[in-house]
Parts: sequence; C-alpha cells; structure tokens
Amino acid sequence: MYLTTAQEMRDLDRYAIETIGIPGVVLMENAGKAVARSLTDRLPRPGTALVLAGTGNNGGDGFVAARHLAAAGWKAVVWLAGPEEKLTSDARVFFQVCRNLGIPVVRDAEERRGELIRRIEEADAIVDALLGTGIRGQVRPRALELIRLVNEHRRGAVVAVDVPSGADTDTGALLPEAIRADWTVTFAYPKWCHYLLPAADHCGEVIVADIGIPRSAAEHRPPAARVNDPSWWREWLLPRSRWSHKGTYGHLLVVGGSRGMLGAAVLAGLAGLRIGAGLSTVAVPAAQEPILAAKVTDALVWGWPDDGEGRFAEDSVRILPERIDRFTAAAVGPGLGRFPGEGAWLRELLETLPFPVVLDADGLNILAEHPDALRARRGETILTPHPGEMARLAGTTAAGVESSRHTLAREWAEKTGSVVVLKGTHTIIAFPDGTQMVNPTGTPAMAKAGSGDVLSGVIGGLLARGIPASVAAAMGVYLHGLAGELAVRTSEHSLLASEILSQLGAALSRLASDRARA
Ligand SMILES: NC(=O)C1=CN([C@@H]2O[C@H](COP(=O)(O)OP(=O)(O)OC[C@H]3O[C@@H](n4cnc5c(N)ncnc54)[C@H](O)[C@@H]3O)[C@@H](O)[C@H]2O)[C@@H](O)CC1
Ligand SMILES: Nc1ncnc2c1ncn2[C@@H]1O[C@H](COP(=O)(O)OP(=O)(O)O)[C@@H](O)[C@H]1O
Ligand SMILES: [K+]
Repeated sequence: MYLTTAQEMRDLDRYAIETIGIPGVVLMENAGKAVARSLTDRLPRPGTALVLAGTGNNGGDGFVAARHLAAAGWKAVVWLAGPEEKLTSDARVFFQVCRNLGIPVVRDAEERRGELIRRIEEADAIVDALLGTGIRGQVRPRALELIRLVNEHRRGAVVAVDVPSGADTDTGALLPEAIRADWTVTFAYPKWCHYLLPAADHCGEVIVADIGIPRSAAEHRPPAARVNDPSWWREWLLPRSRWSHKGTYGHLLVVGGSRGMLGAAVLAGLAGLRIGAGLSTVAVPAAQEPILAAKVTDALVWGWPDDGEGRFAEDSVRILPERIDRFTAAAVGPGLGRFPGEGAWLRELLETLPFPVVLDADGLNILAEHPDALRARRGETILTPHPGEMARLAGTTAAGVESSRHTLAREWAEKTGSVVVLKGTHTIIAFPDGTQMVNPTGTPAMAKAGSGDVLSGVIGGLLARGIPASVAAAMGVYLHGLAGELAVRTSEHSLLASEILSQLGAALSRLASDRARA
C-alpha cells in the first residue's frame, strides 16, 4: 500500500476525477459513508452525533456522514464552521442534501459558545470534519478554538475524517493543536501524519477506506512512499531447495563484541542464522575470543588483533583478507565500542569489504565523526541508526530527528547512496532514489537493549543470502517487528532481545502461511 502526502493525494483525486471521469461527489459520498459506517460498527446503539464541518471537502465528507448517521437512527446535528458561500461545489451538494432532509445545521458563531460546549458534552459521537489535507499554515483562531473545545469537553467517541483537524498531513506537526481522535478514517491511502509524531498520537486507530479511486491512478504516478507490507518483497522469500547446502545461503560476518559488549555481537550473529544465512562468523577482539567460543555454539568465532584492552587494534583489519572470500555480507557495529584509531580502522574495513554491509551502533557513531569512511565502499550499504545515532550523524538532537524523521532519512539515503533504516515506532526505510517505506510492525516491548543488535543480524543475514539491500532492509525490519510482536507472551515490559531472536522462525512461518492463504 502507498503512503501519500497531501499533494500526492490531491493529484490522485484529480486523476480519478478528471482523467478517469469518476465524479468528485461520488468519492465524497463513499468517504462520508465510510466514516458513518465506522461509527455505526463501533457504536451499534444510535445516539447523538455532532458533526463539525469546515467549508472545504473535508466538511463535505462530514455532511455525507451526517446523512448516513441520521438514516441509521442517530440524532445528527451539523455545526458549520464558516460561511455557506465558502463551501466548495461538492461540499455544497451534500450541505443542501442535509438541509433538504431537515438535518439541523447550526452556523458557528462566538456567541453560540455555550450551546457548542453543551452539544460537545452531550454528543455520544463527534465527527471531526473541520480540516483535512487542505489545511494551509497555522490553524486560524476560530478553528483553533473549536479544536480546543472538542478536546476539552468531549465525552463521547471522536472520529477524525481523513486526518485529525489541526495536524499537518505531511510532517505530523500540530498547527499548533489537533483534535484527539479515537479513530481516524482516511481515504484510499494512509498519509504521513498517521505515522509521524506528534500527529500520529492524535489519530487513534487508522482505518483506510476504499472510496473508489482506481488503482491505476497510483500506478500512473506512484507516490514516493509506501507502507512496508510483504506484498512489496514477498517473492524474495523462497523455500530452501532440497538440493541446497549451507553455502547456498551465504555467510554473514559480524564485526563487534568488544569487552563488555560481547552479547550484542552474539545476538547479531545468531539472528543472521535464524533468518536463514547458512553460516555466521562473529569477529571480535582476540582477548574476547575464548569467552565467545565458550558462549556460542551455532556461530563461528574469529579473534582479530586486540589493543590489549579488549578492543580492536587500530590495524586489526589487516587480518581480514585471509578469510574474506568466505563471506557474502557483513554486519559491522554490534558491541563495537569506541577505540583509538577507530576512524582509520572503519575506513579501511568498509573499503576492504567488497560485499553488502549493514552498519549499526558504534559503527554509526564512528561514521558520524569520520564521514569519509563510506567513500570507498564497493558494495551496497545499509545504515541502521536509532534517533540518537541519526542525531550524531546529522549534527542535530534526538528531538530534532523525531520532528523530521522522514525528511532526514530521505536526505541521508540520497546523500550517502545507502539505504537508511531510521529506527523507532514505525521505522522508516529510505532508499537512495528518494523513495521511502514506513514499517507497521513492532511493539514498545522492543524498546530494550539488544533489539537493535538482533535487527542488524537479521538484515545482515538476508544480505548474506544474496537479497538486494533495499529488499533486505524492508523485509528485515518487517520480520524483526513481527518477531517482537509474537515474542510478547506475558508482559510487554519483560521482553528480552533473545526472545525476539527465538521468534524469527515464527515470523517467517507466519509470512509463509499468509502467502498460502493469499
Ligand atoms: N475530491 C476530492 O478531492 C476528495 C476530497 N476528500 C476530502 O477533502 C479533503 C480535502 O479537501 P480540501 O482540499 O477542500 O481542503 P480541506 O477541507 O481539508 O480544507 C480546506 C478548508 O479549510 C480552510 N482552511 C485552510 N487552512 C486553514 C487554516 N490554517 N485555518 C483554518 N481554516 C483553514 C479553508 O478555508 C477551507 O474551508 C480531504 O481531507 C478529504 O477529507 C474526500 O471527499 C474524497 C474526495
Ligand atoms: N515503541 C516501539 N515500537 C516499535 N518498535 C520499537 C519501539 N521501540 C523500539 N523499537 C524497535 O526496537 C529496536 C531498538 O533498536 P536500538 O534502539 O538500536 O536498540 P539497541 O541498540 O539497544 O539494541 C528498533 O528496531 C526499533 O524500531
Ligand atoms: K478532519
């Protein structure tokens, strides 16, 4: 499924209306009907509905919803937040229909404040059809007042039409306040604000309703972003051939695991195997090797020259050519730590590795101080920063990253030619061609040390299997999130990264059984 900006959605609407010839009022009818339906599905006993309608097409959807609610036995009242003369032509059609049916339409005015508050308090359901994707700039004072009154006085359910009024569709910013909805019904495709904070936190559950915009509209000019669902990459998950052997599935090299951080490299190495790589070698500073060998039975271990302190020696990469031909991909960074000479070390390592690399954790922190380390890469590269690491890379703060997640991820993918996986709730995967994906899987239970190390190993393992970087990133992030969801058996507070690891197989088989059902 695609994910659109306000402009992309306008283009799709226009294509459906002008090129395909579907009348705008048909789309509006379908949109408003879907909103009313979402309400009657959730609240089967009819009550009082207050529809706050603006004068744009978002308001038009509201008039349609009011009519369908009235038909379902609800006592629907429309509160019109602007002069009739400003109604768009499509909205005007359904405004008139409401009038003809005798559905009360109250014109908003400051002196009706008391009445409005009473209606908000008494409503079993409020339909927020004030502002949709057509909002321009900060919300004007009167509309802001309405938004605040709803948030303050509502007692019943609140459904947002398309987007919560007051949210910026493209950035998820509040302008400066938005309706707090229990659910949001959006049309054709989700919008960025359904995934980006703070707006995402105002949407409640997001329902995507088909309003009759044919698929060919998006095929004609595809939006730049997509929701990361398996339909984009499922065909890469082939069953293992009966005639295959471990070499068929590649060999992952994990580089990390300095003193005190061995667990991170182990998680990555095992995750590579769990996701299907044939072999996995964990390369650590030599002093760590005996401990690692005692700890790990499923992966191979390799000690690299040590600096005497349980960290990599500055010139330790020289050992790599001895065995480099064995590997097909690398995950660099889990438990790597910081050490003297790290910049030159990373540059040499990334230059020497001829195959795809996923760079994570302190690998990214070193890169932030030595951006030229990527310059001599020969294979594909995937960067997997969490917001703190992204902040270091971009020279900003974690809060700065969170307020511009998709822009930063896109810029960094374009600038570095790498796939950027910006982690968090709804991880963003940005590709060098400017397109992006937003991930739907995962759980706050995964906000725990070690989760990221499992992800590096998962993506590394998929790369090792010969899956292209863009697919490995999307598939890896999806499966990692799904495994996390499946691993929450008891309390969401208690999940361990090793349990995500154990559920990777369940996540893979869930995909396989979904495919069988499809
Ligand atoms: N044919 C279409 O294009 C369709 C559009 N649909 C609906 O139409 C919406 C988009 O409609 P529009 O483009 O008419 O725009 P909106 O209805 O989202 O917003 C425009 C209205 O908001 C007011 N406004 C804009 N910025 C404001 C601000 N900062 N403060 C206060 N008021 C402000 C404008 O004066 C105008 O009345 C979508 O969100 C969706 O709900 C659906 O009906 C499906 C079909
Ligand atoms: N609230 C959340 N919802 C979904 N996924 C989450 C959430 N919090 C964390 N995650 C996921 O867990 C992983 C955490 O990675 P990271 O911050 O690098 O952890 P660490 O480095 O400690 O292992 C990421 O894949 C992230 O997307
Ligand atoms: K709205």
